[in-house]
Amino acid sequence: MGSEKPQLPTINFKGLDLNEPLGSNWETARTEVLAALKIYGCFDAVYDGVQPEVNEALFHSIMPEMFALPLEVKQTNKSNVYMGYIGQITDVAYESLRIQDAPSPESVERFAGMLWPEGNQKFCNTVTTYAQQARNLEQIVETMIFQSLGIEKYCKSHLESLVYGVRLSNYGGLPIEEAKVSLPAHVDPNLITIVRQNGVEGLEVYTKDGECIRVVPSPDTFTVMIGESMTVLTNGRFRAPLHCVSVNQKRYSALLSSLPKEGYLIQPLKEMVNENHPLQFHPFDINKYMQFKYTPEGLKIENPLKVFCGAQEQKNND
Ligand SMILES: O=C(O)CCC(=O)C(=O)O
Ligand SMILES: [Fe+2]
Repeated sequence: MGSEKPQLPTINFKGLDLNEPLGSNWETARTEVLAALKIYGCFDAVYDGVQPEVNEALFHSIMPEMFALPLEVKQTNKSNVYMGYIGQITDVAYESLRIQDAPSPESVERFAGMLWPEGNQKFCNTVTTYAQQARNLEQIVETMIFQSLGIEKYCKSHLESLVYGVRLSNYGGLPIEEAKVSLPAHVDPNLITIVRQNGVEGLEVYTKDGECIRVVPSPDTFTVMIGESMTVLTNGRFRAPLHCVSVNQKRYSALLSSLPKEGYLIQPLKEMVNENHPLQFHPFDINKYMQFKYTPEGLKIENPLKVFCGAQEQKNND
């Protein structure tokens, strides 16, 4: 017993339909989602909404092709704050590109046009389809959260205020003796992140008590993780988990992350604030927050969210 490795809860999303957000399977999953988010801020979703051929193209065709491009081509993926190319960090075998508004075919075509001036239809179709299919899972989870917290009436307008990015990452692998953390421990600033790791494990999530859970990938699971924007929106009901990637072999991952569209502020919904849950956060602009968080000074702060937008009373009676 005692020697068993800790694991994230696994929740079944097979057959759930965003257009019919009710029924016993939906409710069972929703209860499990809430419990998992309260404890871990994270869980593994068994989800069959991403077609196997999309998965195959993503990990075995378009990612190897994209990462094989010359560095100066990959570096054309520029954008504000941390949105674009990341890589070439001393001793860290990691590089990554980000496609903004990835469910939109036009947006993915613009991205692909910078990397392949002659176009790349397979890349565009794969990324767009993956983003749309993973977005469906994200929106099921968001809907469950809003239903459970009694704020369902805001769900539709909330979902309409979101934009979705896909980050494709390449962990190059280091010789075993040099094995080290490939992506240092951090919490995500967005609302929800869906991580797809293809066969090769590496993602590690820390519990509140600092216990490390190594996420084991399986062909039909997606790791769903809360980010700091969701902590703010729910006035601290869910903690964004600290996580890192530690891997000593070749590994790809594909992340879908939801964040507010430009110009939208995130703030605790008024129903989330009461005597037992005093206001914990002031409204915040995620772009300004990222500019703050990813400066050398911001990176040294232990709880940048609290420093950036924490309200006076930091009490949580959950
Ligand atoms: O590659 C992964 O599994 C996770 C990467 C990650 O946490 C991030 O890019 O924020
Ligand atoms: Fe992350």
